[in-house]
Amino acid sequence: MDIQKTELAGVLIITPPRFGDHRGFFSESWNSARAKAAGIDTDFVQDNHSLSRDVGTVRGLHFQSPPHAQAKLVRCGRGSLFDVAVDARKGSPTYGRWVGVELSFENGRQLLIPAGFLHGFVTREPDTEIVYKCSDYYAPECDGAVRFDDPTIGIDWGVAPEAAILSEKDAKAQLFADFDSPFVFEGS
Ligand SMILES: Cc1cn([C@H]2C[C@H](O)[C@@H](COP(=O)(O)OP(=O)(O)O[C@H]3O[C@H](C)C(=O)[C@H](O)[C@H]3O)O2)c(=O)[nH]c1=O
Repeated sequence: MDIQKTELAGVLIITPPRFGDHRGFFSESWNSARAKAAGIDTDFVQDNHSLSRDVGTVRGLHFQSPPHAQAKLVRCGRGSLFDVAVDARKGSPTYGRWVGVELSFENGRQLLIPAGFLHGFVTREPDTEIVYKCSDYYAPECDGAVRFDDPTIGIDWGVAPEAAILSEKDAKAQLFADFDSPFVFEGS
């Protein structure tokens, strides 16, 4: 399993090996023992799967506040997408900074996003499917969103904001400047 660090501590690009043959390939998309041996000690309890029909669909920037904050392990099951994590931990030296990674069925990459980060993505192909593991259960009362095109975060999505396909919730999400983050940096 290849693990690459990003500019945000704790946000990792994980690429499991694929075993190809004349039929196609096999890959262990998650193995907790191998992850623990690599220093990734996150227990996941819920798997999510969403389909976005059109190119330029944006979902995010989302979070669940404590006590149901979620770490996520994200991958692309079909098509391709640009996946983004934003550090939302008060006191973090990288507070408000973002990283983005192209995830696709072809590249098999996964993005590990710790709790305390906002998450969002934009699709690059039609009928793109995202599948991701979460370290806590869905808690709608803790669900929140920040504008994907927030000017202080400044994510380069590769799509004009006015052309983005959004949910009603995301279209009226709060600005980062107005966001009173529930997350606190704990020194790692
Ligand atoms: C997240 C979630 C949603 N739902 C229900 C609630 C709604 O009736 C429906 C669609 O929910 P929503 O519009 O919040 O889905 P997304 O816009 O894809 O949100 C997700 O996308 C971003 C990128 C994320 O990282 C989060 O997992 C999540 O916020 O699924 C559930 O039943 N369980 C769940 O865990």
